[in-house]
Amino acid sequence: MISFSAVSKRFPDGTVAVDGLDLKIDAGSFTVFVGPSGCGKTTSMRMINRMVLPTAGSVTVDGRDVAATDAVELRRSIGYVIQGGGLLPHRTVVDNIATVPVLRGQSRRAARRAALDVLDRVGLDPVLAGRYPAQLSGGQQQRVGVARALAADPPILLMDEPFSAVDPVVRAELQSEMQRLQAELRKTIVFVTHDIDEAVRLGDRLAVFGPHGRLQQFDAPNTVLSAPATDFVADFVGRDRGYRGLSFRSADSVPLHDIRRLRESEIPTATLAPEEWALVVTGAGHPQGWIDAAGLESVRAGRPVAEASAAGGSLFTVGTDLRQALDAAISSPSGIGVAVDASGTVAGGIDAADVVALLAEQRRTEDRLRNGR
Ligand SMILES: Nc1ncnc2c1ncn2[C@@H]1O[C@H](COP(=O)(O)OP(=O)(O)OP(=O)(O)O)[C@@H](O)[C@H]1O
Repeated sequence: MISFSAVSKRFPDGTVAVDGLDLKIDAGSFTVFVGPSGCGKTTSMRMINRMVLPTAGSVTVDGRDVAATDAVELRRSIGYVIQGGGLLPHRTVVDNIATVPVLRGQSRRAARRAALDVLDRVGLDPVLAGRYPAQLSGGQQQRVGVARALAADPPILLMDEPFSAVDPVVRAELQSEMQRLQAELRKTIVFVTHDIDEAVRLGDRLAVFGPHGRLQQFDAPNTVLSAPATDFVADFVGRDRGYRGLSFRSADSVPLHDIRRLRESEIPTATLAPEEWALVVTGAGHPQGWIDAAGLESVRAGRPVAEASAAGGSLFTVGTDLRQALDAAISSPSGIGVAVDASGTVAGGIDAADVVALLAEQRRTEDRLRNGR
């Protein structure tokens, strides 16, 4: 466990970066320090691996006061990942990953072999092992940065805005990868970000920092969204917190409606009423796109199906949450969200009005439980 008690940090120029921080971080948890720029997240994180020493209070890791622990020894058990990966530019990927194990006395050969395993673990092709950092994409560099921190298998991982420099699509991939890795590794992770969406997606617990380095709230993401502790937190999580909160709600009882499905082979003889849409599916029943009567006509006139149909919106995978269900319904060109099972086969259609009705019903039940009725 990592514990902050009454921790403050005043820099020599008088800046108070952290003020009276009390926080207990459980072993094996994923804790996100989130808040706007300059509110002390990075300074707080760096007090865990002794890159910064507190001016008041104490930070302990597994009961040992960090200030009284040798920095080199301490950092053996704490991996550190920064934006861009922080890779050594003149070393290959495999040697970057093997650096710390070699410094600790592992043979270069054994360290390289282990590095290849870690590379695979973070979803990178082993053919990249011989490349230099400049020959990788931003997302790949970031994955190597994670691999390097994991190579020494530390129980604690500190990650400082690791995914901020990559584009949103790659960022979402890295976030999923991180979720998968954490489910497998169960490290104690402390992750700094200013992005509330990223925080909500990754964290088991969010520590929301505010002005003057003061902690505003330390709670599960769902609680931060549904019951912000201060006006500052309410403002920071934003007006769409209700929408974000949907990702914590079960969509198990959203009704699935029948939807009209067409295989490509059926298009030549199919008819659709005006305003009616059909979902074009593959032989395996996977969705391809929506088509209407005008689309059918144009296919019959020789246009490829892919061009004559409207690409579907996002998909709702049965068993996931209300946010996915609502996203699927409102992003679909036909107004009907496409639900698929785990294998990607169409399971039915979702109506946005049903999602909203289910949300209202869940809230009513919660209110009743709260009021003891
Ligand atoms: N070495 C230093 N000397 C003086 N002031 C510092 C030093 N390091 C950080 N600060 C100040 O301390 C405050 C907190 O900085 P910190 O980097 O911890 O914030 P942050 O929340 O991580 O912000 P960001 O996301 O922008 O990095 C800021 O006002 C910053 O300017």
